[in-house]
Amino acid sequence: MVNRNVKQPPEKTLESPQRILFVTSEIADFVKVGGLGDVSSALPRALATHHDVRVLIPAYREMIESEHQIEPVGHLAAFAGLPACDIGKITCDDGLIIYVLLCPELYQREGTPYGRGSSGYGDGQDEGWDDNDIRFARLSRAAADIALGNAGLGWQPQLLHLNDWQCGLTAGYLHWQGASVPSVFTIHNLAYQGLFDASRCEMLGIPEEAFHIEGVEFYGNLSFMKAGIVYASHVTTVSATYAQEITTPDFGCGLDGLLRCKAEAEQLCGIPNGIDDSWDPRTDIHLAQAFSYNDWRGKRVNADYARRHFGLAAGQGPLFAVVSRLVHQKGLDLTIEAAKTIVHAGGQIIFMGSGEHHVEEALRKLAARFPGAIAAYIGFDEYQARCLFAGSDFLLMPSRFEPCGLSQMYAQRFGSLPIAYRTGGLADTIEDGVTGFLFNDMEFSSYMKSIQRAFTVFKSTELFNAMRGAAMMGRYHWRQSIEPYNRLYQQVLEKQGEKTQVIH
Ligand SMILES: Nc1ncnc2c1ncn2[C@@H]1O[C@H](COP(=O)(O)OP(=O)(O)O[C@H]2O[C@H](CO)[C@@H](O)[C@H](O)[C@H]2O)[C@@H](O)[C@H]1O
Repeated sequence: MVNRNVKQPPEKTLESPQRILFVTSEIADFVKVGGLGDVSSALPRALATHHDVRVLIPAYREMIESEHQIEPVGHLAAFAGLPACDIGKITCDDGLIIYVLLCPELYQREGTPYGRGSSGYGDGQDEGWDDNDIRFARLSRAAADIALGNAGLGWQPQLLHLNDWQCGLTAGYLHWQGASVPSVFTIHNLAYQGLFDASRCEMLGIPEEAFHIEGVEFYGNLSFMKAGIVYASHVTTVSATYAQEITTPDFGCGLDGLLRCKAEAEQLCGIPNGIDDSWDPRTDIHLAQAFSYNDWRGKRVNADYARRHFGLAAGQGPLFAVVSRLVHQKGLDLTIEAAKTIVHAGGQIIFMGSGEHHVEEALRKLAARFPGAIAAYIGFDEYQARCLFAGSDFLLMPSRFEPCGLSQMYAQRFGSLPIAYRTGGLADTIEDGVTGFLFNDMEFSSYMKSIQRAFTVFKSTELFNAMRGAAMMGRYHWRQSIEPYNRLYQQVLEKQGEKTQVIH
C-alpha cells in the first residue's frame, strides 16, 4: 500500500545561489562502487550552474595516487575517539572543488571505500571494514565542523546535502550541539543502514541521551541511517515511487514508521536521478561505432563487437545484458533461472558485475555450461559497460526494489530495452510496452512472461525499432532534477530562517 502523504517537492523557485557542501562516500571521478558514485559526480556539477557547490569525501588511495594536485587547506581537531585530520582541496578541470579528508590510517587502503572487495555499501552486513563506524563518523563530523566554520577553510556552507548512512551522523552532530545549519539527507538505498554496536556511541561522540527510540537507537543497535532521517531538516530519496514505498512495511526496512511521520510532516519527498551528457551514443568515443536514433546498422556494429569482445558466437537472435552489482537486491537469481530458457529460445546473455561470491560463482558456472551463448565478466569496466548497453537489445534488471536505478536509463539511452520489476525508480522511468517491459509480481513466472514479450517484440522489426527509438528519446537528464532540488533548498533555508527568528 502506498502512502499518499508523501508530497512532491515544493513549487516555489530559488532566487539566490547558495553555498552547499555535498557530502558523499564515493565519486565516480575517482572511485565508485555503484550508483551513488555516479550521482556524486553528476549532481554537484549540475547544481553548480546555480550554486556554489563543493564536495566533501574521504581521501581514498585513488585520490592520493591520482594526477590531481591536493592542496592542503584545513585541519580538524580530534573528537571523542575520532582522530585529528587534515583537509586537502582538489580542483577538477571543470572547476568543481572537492575537499578530501586526509587521514591515511582510515582511508588509504587496498579495496573499495567500504571493505575488502565488498560490493555492498559497507554497513556491517557485508565484508565491510571493521572500523567503518569510525571512518564514516570521521567523515560526518568533518562535515559538521566545516559547516560550523571550525576547519579553517575560509568557506562555510549555508546548507549541507548528505548522502546515505555514511553521512547520517552529520545531522546528529549539529543537532546535539544546538547548531542551526540546515541539511538535506538523501537516501540512495535504505537497505544499507550503517548499524553498529551500541557500545560504540561514546567512541563516536554520540551523547548518551541520543540513544533512544527517537534518536539513533534501532532495535538495540546504533543506526547511522536513522540519525540522518531523524535529525536532517528534510529527507529525500531518488524517485517518487520509492519515496512512497519506503513508508510501507514491505520496503521500509524497519524504518517505515519513522518515514511515515516524516511524510506526514512534509519532510520526505522523491527527486529522481538523471544521467549526464556523456551518455550519448552519437558522441561516445568508447563505442565500437557511434550511432543515433534510427541508425540500427550502427547499433548492430556494437552488438557484433560485444559478442566478439565477450567471447560469444556470432548470432542473429536477441542479445541480453546484465550490468549490475551482484547482490540480492538485483534479482540475479531470477535471471540465472531464466538463462536456460533464453538460450533455448535463441538468445544470448552477457553478464557484467561483481559482488556476492555465490552469485559470481553461479555466473561462472552458467557461462561454462552455455559457451558461446552466455558470457560472464566478473568485475566492472566502465567503458565495456557502455559497449554492452550499446550492443545489447535488452537489459535484464529484475531488482526486488530499486530506489531509482541508473542502468535502465543508460540502457534506454543506448537503445537497449530494460526488462524490470514494476518498483521504485524502474516503475517511474520505464514505460511498459513503449520503452521497455515491466512485470507486476516479483515471481519467476511473471518475469518470464515479460522476457517472452521481449522475444515477441524482437521478431517484429517495426515494433522493435519503434520501441528502441522511443527509449532513446527519453528525458532523463539531470536538468529535470535541478529545479526540484533548488526549490527544496530554498524551502529548507526559509524554514531554518523562520526557526532562528523565533529563537532570537
Ligand atoms: N560491480 C560494479 N562495480 C562498480 N560499478 C558498477 C558495478 N555494477 C554496476 N555498476 C555501475 O554502477 C551503477 C549502478 O547504479 P544503479 O543506480 O543502477 O544501482 P546501485 O544499486 O549501485 O545504486 C543505488 O544508488 C543509486 C543512486 O541514487 C540508485 O539509482 C539505485 O537505485 C540504488 O540502488 C551503474 O553506473 C553501473 O554501470
